[in-house]
Amino acid sequence: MLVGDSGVGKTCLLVRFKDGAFLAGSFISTVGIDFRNKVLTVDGVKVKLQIWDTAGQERFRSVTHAYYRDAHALLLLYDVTNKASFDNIQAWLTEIHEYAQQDVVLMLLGNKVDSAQDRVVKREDGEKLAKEYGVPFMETSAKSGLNVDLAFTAIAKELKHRSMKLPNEPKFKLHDYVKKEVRGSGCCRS
Ligand SMILES: Nc1nc2c(ncn2[C@@H]2O[C@H](COP(=O)(O)OP(=O)(O)OP(=O)(O)O)[C@@H](O)[C@H]2O)c(=O)[nH]1
Repeated sequence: MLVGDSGVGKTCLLVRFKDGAFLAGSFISTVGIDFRNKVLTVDGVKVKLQIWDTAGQERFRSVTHAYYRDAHALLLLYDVTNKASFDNIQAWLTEIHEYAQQDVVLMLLGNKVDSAQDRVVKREDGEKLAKEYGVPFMETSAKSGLNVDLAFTAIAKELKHRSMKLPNEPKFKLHDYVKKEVRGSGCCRS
């Protein structure tokens, strides 16, 4: 499930991952909740991800709360060009704590890093916050595609690992896996 303030790029991130495209042009806010499926092959095993895209707008909050309970993983996004969306991360974490399963897989993503000139949230600030909460962190761009596949693949790997629990399989470490992240603005492959 994708969560975070309105406009941080949740729908665009999902469309980039699903269709490999960027939704340029006018911004159409998600109403309530929507979902898309994508099948990935992870270490030779097919994993079907059902990805729920939530509305970031406050007025839909009661709708989205109902979906947290069934979520196996949450991608929590902020927009590196929007300080308020970063400042609201703590409130989102409180909400997640209240409504999601205790063992939900959680990842923090700072999106829109292609807009280097408009950046107001430093990479180090994202890293610091993620470390404070023990959450894996990456910077992404739905516009350029930077780290988008990596973020979803990391989630798929973790979920596959948890659901199969093969006795001889080495433990999958999400924190280590996200170190494959490509750093930089990644501008612009749309
Ligand atoms: N430069 C840049 N713009 C982006 C990126 N991702 C999204 N956008 C733009 O940000 C705006 C909002 O994107 P959405 O994906 O609709 O945002 P959302 O988080 O789904 O918003 P809600 O549905 O209201 O919760 C759109 O105008 C996008 O084109 C990105 O990685 N880089």
